[in-house]
Amino acid sequence: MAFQIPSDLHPELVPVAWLLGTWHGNGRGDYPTIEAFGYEQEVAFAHDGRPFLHYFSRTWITDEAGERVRPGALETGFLRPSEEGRVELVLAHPTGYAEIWYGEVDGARITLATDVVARTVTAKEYTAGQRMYGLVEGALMYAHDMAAEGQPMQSHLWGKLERA
Ligand code: HEM
Repeated sequence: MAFQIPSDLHPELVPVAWLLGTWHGNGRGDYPTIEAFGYEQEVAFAHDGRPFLHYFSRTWITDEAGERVRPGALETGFLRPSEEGRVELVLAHPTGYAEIWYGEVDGARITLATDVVARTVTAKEYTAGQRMYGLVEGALMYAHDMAAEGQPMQSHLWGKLERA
């Protein structure tokens, strides 16, 4: 069934309504300081009538057969449309980061960059991120670059999610 905009959606969320719902899929990750890996992912974007989306993502590291090996990264936060075509994102991670992102919405595509990354004293050195989300033939595709552990901004993750 085609996705329909909920009747109680706040008007400010219409430009990002294509994110709404639960998504499931797989991704790959890499970085110069670690071994490449595969993961399974579940993502949910929800609304309650107010002008923000609640975002929740959880992952499982997978083996070569695609079987879950262990729980992976989790993150949760709030996507807040601001002025025309712009969004703010507040994100928290169990690995000790709290982030403020700003982004632009261009049709079914959002590009985001961190403004501020705060980290706890025991967290690894991660200092900045860039993300792109896009709807491509009904699938939610994304790429996530980061600067961490003394490395320049570069790819850490890319994934493809289908509506669950
Ligand atoms: C789909 C989500 C993600 C998955 C599956 C994932 C997976 C991994 C894996 C398997 C490693 C290797 C070492 C380890 O297990 O700790 C790693 C390292 C790392 N990841 Fe991620 N990650 C994800 C998202 C993120 C996000 C959102 C951030 C930043 C907020 C991040 C920052 C890092 C950092 C800083 C390292 C350490 C690199 C190093 O030790 O040199 N990751 N990630």
